[in-house]
Amino acid sequence: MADQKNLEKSLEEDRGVESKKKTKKHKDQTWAKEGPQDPFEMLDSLSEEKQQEIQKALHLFSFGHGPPKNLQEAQRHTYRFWDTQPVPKIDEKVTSHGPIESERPSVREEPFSLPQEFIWDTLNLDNQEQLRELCVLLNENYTEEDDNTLRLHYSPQFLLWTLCPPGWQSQWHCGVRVKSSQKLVGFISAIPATIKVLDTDLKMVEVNFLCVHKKLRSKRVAPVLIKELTRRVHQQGISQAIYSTSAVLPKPIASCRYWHRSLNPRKLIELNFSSLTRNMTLQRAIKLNRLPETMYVMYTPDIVTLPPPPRSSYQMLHRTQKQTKEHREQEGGGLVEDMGERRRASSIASTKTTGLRPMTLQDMPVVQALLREHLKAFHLSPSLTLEDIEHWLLPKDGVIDTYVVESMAETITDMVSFYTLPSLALNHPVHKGLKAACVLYCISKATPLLQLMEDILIICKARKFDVFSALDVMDNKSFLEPLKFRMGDVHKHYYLYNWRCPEMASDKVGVVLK
Ligand SMILES: CCCCCCCCCCCCCC(=O)SCCNC(=O)CCNC(=O)[C@H](O)C(C)(C)COP(=O)(O)OP(=O)(O)OC[C@H]1O[C@@H](n2cnc3c(N)ncnc32)[C@H](O)[C@@H]1OP(=O)(O)O
Repeated sequence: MADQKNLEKSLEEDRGVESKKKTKKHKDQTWAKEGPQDPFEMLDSLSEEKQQEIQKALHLFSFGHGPPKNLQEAQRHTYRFWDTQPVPKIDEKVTSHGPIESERPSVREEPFSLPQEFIWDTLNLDNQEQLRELCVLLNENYTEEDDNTLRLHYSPQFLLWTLCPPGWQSQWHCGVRVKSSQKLVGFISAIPATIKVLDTDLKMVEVNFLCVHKKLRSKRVAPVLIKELTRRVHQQGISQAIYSTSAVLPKPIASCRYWHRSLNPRKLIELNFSSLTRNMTLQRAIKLNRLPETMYVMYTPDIVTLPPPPRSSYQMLHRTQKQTKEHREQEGGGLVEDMGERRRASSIASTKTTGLRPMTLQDMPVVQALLREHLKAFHLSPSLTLEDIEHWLLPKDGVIDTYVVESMAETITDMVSFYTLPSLALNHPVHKGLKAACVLYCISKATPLLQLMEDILIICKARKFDVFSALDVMDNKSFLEPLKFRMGDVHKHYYLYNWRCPEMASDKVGVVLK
C-alpha cells in the first residue's frame, strides 16, 4: 500500500518533471529524446488534464494507443522511436541482407538519463528477493489482459531458465526502480545467442521481457529501456539482436501465429480461453478433442517405486491399470533405475511410439547432433552448444520437458521439447489457473510426426496440461490441423536489430523465442 502511494506520488512528481522538460535546458533529461517534431510532441505541450482527455478519446476510437497491431495500422503510425533506430522502415522492401550500420558504434560511458525520481538497477537474479521482485513486476504487468480473466504467471524457476542460460550477463538484466521506495517498475533483458541468419552465423542477443509498470505506460519509458540495454550490449562488442513482439514494429522479418490444441476443453471454455463456435456444443467440443484414453504413471519414489525396467523399458511400462496395480503389489521398494541411472520416469499407457521417454543427460550429444541437422533447413536458427542443450532442453520440473525416442538400436531418432507456461485465473469461482505447454522443437526422423505429436498430446493431457500451444514455425504446420489445433488470435512477429534480411515465411523460422 505504502509502495503504491509512493509510486503514485512519484508519477505525479514525474509529471512535474515532464512539464519542466519542455524547456530547452532540460530537453536531454526527457525519458526519450529520439524523434523529429510531430503531433505527439505538440500534444506534450498541453496540460496533463487535456492530454489525458485526448488520450481517452483516441483510445475510444482505437487509434494511436499502443503500438500497431497489424500492418494497416502500422502504415498509418508514426514511429517516433523506431524510425531513429537501425531497423528497416515499415514500408521498405528489403531485398539484400547484412548489417544496417556496419561501423562499430561509439558507446557512451554513462547510462541514459532517467527522471530524478527513478534509478537504474542491474538485477541480481541469484538474490531470491530480487528474483521475487521481478516475478511480481512481470506477473502483475506483463500480460495485457483485456477481460481480466487470465494472467501469465512466471515462476522464479522459469525466469532463471529464460534469463540465465550459458554466458548470461547480469548487466543485461536491466531494471528501473522508484528511487524513494525502491519499487521495481521497469525491466528489459538480453541473453547471448548465436543465430544463423540465412548462411551467416551471428553472435547476438535475444531481447525479452520488456515491461513497464501499468501506471507508467505511454510515457516513453520503453524507448529509454531499449536504448540503455542497447548501450550495455554494445559495451560487450555485440551489435545485433533478435526479438519478437505481438505488436507490429519496423520491420518484421517473419510473422508467425500461435495455434492451440485443447486438452481440457471444458476448462478452457469456462475460462474464456476458447469459445464455442456456432453449431458446437460443449459435449461436441469434448468429443472432438478427445485423445486415446490415457493412464499415466509417475514413477517417483514417493508415489510408486518399481525395480529397474528391462532394456526395452518403455514398452514394458505400457500396461493396463490392472497390470500396473498388480505389478506395484508384487514389487514395492527400490527406485526406478534405468541404464544405471536413478531417475524419475514417466509412462503412458496408450502412447503408440516404442521407446518414447524423457531425455537424460546421456542423450545430450545425440540430441545436439539431431538438432543441428534438423535446423539446417531453416533461414533463422540457433547454434546450440552442449551447455546450451543441457540448459534449454534437459527436463526441469515445471519448466521444460524433452522427450526422445530411443530405437531398438539404442540411438535417438526423434525428439520433442516443450516448456510450461502457467496462467492465473483472476476472480474465477472454480478455476485457479491454466497450465499450457508450448512447443520448442519437434524432430521426427523415424516416427511419423503426427504419431509422435499425438503421443506428446496424450502425455501432456495425462500430466494435467490444459492446452498445448505451438507456433506455425518449422514443420509444425504439418501437424497443426490434422491434430485439431485451432488458430489463435495472437501473432508473433520476429525482428532483427541492425541486420537487414528479406522477409521469410513462418515455416522458415527455426527459433522459438520464449
Ligand atoms: C544490439 C543490441 C540491441 C538490443 C535492443 C534490440 C531491440 C529490442 C526491442 C525490444 C524488444 C522487446 C521484446 C519483448 O519483450 S515483447 C513483450 C513486450 N512487453 C509487453 O507486452 C508487456 C506489457 N507491456 C508493457 O510493459 C508496455 O506496454 C511496453 C513496455 C511494451 C511499452 O511501453 P508503453 O506502452 O508505456 O510505451 P512507451 O510510451 O514507453 O513507448 C512507446 C514506444 O515503444 C514502442 N513499443 C511499444 N511496445 C513495444 C515492444 N513490445 N517492443 C518494442 N517497442 C515497443 C512503441 O512502438 C513506441 O515507439 P514508436 O512507435 O513511437 O516508435
